[in-house]
Amino acid sequence: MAKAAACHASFTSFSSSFHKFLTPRKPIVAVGFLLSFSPRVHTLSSTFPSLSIKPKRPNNSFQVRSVAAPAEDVAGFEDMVSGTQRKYYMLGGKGGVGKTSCAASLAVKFANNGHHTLVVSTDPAHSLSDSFAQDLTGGTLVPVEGPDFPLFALEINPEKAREEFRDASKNNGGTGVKDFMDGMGLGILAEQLGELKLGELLDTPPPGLDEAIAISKVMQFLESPQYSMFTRIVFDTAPTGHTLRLLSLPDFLDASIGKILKLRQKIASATSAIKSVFGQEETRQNSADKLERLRERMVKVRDLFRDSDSTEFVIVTIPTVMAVNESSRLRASLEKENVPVRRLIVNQILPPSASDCKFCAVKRKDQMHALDMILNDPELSSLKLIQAPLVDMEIRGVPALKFMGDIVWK
Ligand SMILES: Nc1ncnc2c1ncn2[C@@H]1O[C@H](COP(=O)(O)OP(=O)(O)OP(=O)(O)O)[C@@H](O)[C@H]1O
Repeated sequence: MAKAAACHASFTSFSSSFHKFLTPRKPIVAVGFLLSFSPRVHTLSSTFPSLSIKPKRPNNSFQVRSVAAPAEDVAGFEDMVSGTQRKYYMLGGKGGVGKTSCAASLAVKFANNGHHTLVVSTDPAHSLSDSFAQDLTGGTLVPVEGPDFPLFALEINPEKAREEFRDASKNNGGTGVKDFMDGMGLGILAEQLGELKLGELLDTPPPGLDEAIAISKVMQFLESPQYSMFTRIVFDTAPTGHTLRLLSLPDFLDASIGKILKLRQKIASATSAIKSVFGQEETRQNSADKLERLRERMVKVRDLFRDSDSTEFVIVTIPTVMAVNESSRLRASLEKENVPVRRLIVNQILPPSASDCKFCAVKRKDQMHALDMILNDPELSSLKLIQAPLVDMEIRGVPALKFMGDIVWK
């Protein structure tokens, strides 16, 4: 009791001392934004009591009344679900904002609406298994139990992807070849290798490569007739920084692989005699082909990201100044790269409440400021805003994801 009082006292002094700096000077437009929500109450724990590990509390005080979107078509889900041609949805944003929960709930909703759906994690720190509360690890397509229609999940192993690039590159002019050339006393060519700094480049693969390879692997899967039934593919991507690097990656790889292959040709002609002794020609040819295939796949990934008929990047954010600023930068970069973006999910919005909880009031005001920023942000204000409430417990398992999907994807 004493502890609680102390906590309250310190919170009060924090909020009163600092809130004047945090409160926006101009009127908060976002009030209207919040009030436009339906007053309907959504409580995950009361919908699925079996999921709940609720502490015993009087008067249901633990429950958060969510601010669910109105019944009308807010996210434009009708548009997302219609048609049987294959569509890709990539969900991305700042770390921890709820990308996985939103991606998994969208995948469940697609599957429950009759689409054969695949949800893929390209985030090196996978959390699909945690989100679905099922073991989906292993780098292969794993069926998800629960939805009405087939839903498969795939978590790509980033380490393997990195190895693939390193092996292919090394055999084509990276440090392995340099050592070999040095050993053979072919100083001039070895020097050229040094100037190009290829060894350095190839031993530390460029950031974003894991994700690019992960996406290209999915595309490989999907090219085979065996997987032609998938009509919706949802990607849970890595946090913003990775996504941005991924977008510039194909050009970077195009240039560096081009250099490697050129150099390989030079080395091949200079060392043909040695090669015939050591019998390395076949290995080199194989890895050159492998590298060339990798380059082609990266170009396909680049094209997929920019194909507005089949692909959409959905930005997920939360109503905080930092997350909104990062989302704005992400949207600007995506726009620059011609990646289609139409929707912005603002996740974890606190519901209005009749109680006089001071913490909630301050927090809500803070969120309104962030929502106001979105409405006035030149990059974000034109997007379709999807509001996702903060629900009263962690979203885990298909029933909880269905619950979230029914609120968010309308
Ligand atoms: N609307 C919500 N209400 C309540 N909890 C939520 C909500 N959205 C997400 N969460 C919870 O927040 C945590 C982080 O969510 P999630 O894993 O989806 O985020 P993420 O952006 O994918 O994270 P990372 O960047 O680490 O991959 C999880 O415990 C999830 O259950």
